[in-house]
Amino acid sequence: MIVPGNLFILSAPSGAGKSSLIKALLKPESLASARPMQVSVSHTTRDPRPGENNGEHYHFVSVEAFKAQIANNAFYEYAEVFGNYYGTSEAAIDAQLAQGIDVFLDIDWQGAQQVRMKKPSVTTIFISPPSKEELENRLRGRGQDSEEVIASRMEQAQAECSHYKEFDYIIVNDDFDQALLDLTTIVNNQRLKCRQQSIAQQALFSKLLENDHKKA
Ligand SMILES: Nc1nc2c(ncn2[C@@H]2O[C@H](COP(=O)(O)OP(=O)(O)O)[C@@H](O)[C@H]2O)c(=O)[nH]1
Ligand SMILES: Nc1ncnc2c1ncn2[C@@H]1O[C@H](COP(=O)(O)OP(=O)(O)O)[C@@H](O)[C@H]1O
Repeated sequence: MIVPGNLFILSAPSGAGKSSLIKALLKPESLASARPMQVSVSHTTRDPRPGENNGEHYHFVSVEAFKAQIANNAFYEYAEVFGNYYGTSEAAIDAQLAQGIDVFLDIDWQGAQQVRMKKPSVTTIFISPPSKEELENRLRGRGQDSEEVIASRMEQAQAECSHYKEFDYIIVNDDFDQALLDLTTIVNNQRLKCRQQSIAQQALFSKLLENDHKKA
């Protein structure tokens, strides 16, 4: 029997480092690589950035196509972020979890609220930058957004951060290696919890005790 995968959410203000952390977590040499893992590829109506590929970083779609998917109830969750739509395909997530794959959703706080309602067992993680100044440095250092976009993201960062208490875990991404270790520990801890539950469900201990009784 396949044990279903675990679902994780990572939320953060834009530029805090969540894509970098997920990428490092999914590397074959990562300390979390004992189980298959995938990051969910969202649908978005925003334009691709240089170097972003359709189907790999996002499924880039028109507003009309996105709205048609909303009408078809195709999204596990969706939200409007920075004036664009973003959403997670329900069918894709369900298929991955059913195959025993751990799935990571890189979504905003609005999406996290929707997923929590549907799947209370989800593990939610908030990635915080060490400071406002450092967040701005990282957004600028990434070199992919205009000054106007950076200003709007800094404004939105405040709103995103105000929801940090809704998350199971908070990681401050100051030293990258420490943040990655924290993330890896959370992921492996959740897997251990699931294994413990399945041991309890199979009532292994009561079977062992039964045998002891028979011997006595
Ligand atoms: N609710 C929701 N948010 C998403 C989804 N995909 C991405 N986001 C969020 O949208 C925001 C902007 O993402 P993006 O345009 O890639 O910018 P970046 O976070 O600066 O790289 C981030 O907070 C993402 O976590 C999704 O499927 N659903
Ligand atoms: N701990 C860190 N220290 C310094 N720079 C970092 C750290 N984590 C990420 N970065 C850099 O910050 C920028 C934004 O990171 P990214 O992963 O794209 O953020 P997000 O996905 O949250 O928008 C990238 O240039 C990345 O290399």
